[in-house]
Amino acid sequence: MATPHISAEPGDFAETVLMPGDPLRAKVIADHYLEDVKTVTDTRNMLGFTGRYGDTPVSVMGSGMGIPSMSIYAFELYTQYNVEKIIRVGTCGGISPTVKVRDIIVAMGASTDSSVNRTRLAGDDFAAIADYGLLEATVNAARKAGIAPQVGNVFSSELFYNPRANFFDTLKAHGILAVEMEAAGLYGVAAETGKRAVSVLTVSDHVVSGTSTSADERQNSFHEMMQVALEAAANAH
Ligand SMILES: O=P(O)(O)O[C@H]1O[C@H](CO)[C@@H](O)[C@H]1O
Ligand SMILES: O=c1cc[nH]c(=O)[nH]1
Repeated sequence: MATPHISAEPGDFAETVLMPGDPLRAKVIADHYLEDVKTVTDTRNMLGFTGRYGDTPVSVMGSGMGIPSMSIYAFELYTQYNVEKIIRVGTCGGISPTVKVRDIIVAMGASTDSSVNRTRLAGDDFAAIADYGLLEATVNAARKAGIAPQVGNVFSSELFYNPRANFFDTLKAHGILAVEMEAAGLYGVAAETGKRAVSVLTVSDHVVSGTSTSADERQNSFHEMMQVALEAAANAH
């Protein structure tokens, strides 16, 4: 029962799927943390794996970049593969002065310039929010690991290279912690399908202060976030 974008069979995915934008980060997570791993999909090289994290079955699959790509994969996972929970494990650009490179952010809400959620609500505003139980499990997992996560509002941007004048100043003035490109879409799909989602993000660069990390680090070195997400997957009810 493959979908147009996922070549897996029914039952191939666990109830919880971790989703980084980068399919190679999905492979890093599977290689480092899962046992009895099998590759369940590789259509378009959007790699997906299922294995065990301790006693907990967990899948991990790339979402691609941007709300349209994430929305396709999340919708198919929720509606065709009985996936109940998606934990996005992404990178983001810090905006708030309270946020530093390598900090972990849990996106309680996600503002956006995308129209996808307004389309769902026929033009009305939609508060794109995380599932509370997953948010709590994620924050608890971080604190248990000695990490103080920043919890708040992020901005899911349609454009990585945004030409809007004073874009980051406006977001900063509204208490937005960081910018990324998928959370508001994921939360909209979860709401539409009656499923659950949260986004855990590592600050890969700071768009105001200009500090950054390399592409290699973005792919391989965000292990704190990966462990927090896996512990949340194991402990969320
Ligand atoms: O590292 P990922 O999860 O891809 O997330 C961020 O990185 C990409 C842009 O470089 C966008 O997808 C953005 O949301
Ligand atoms: O979307 C993103 C991700 C990381 N850093 C950014 O500036 N934007």
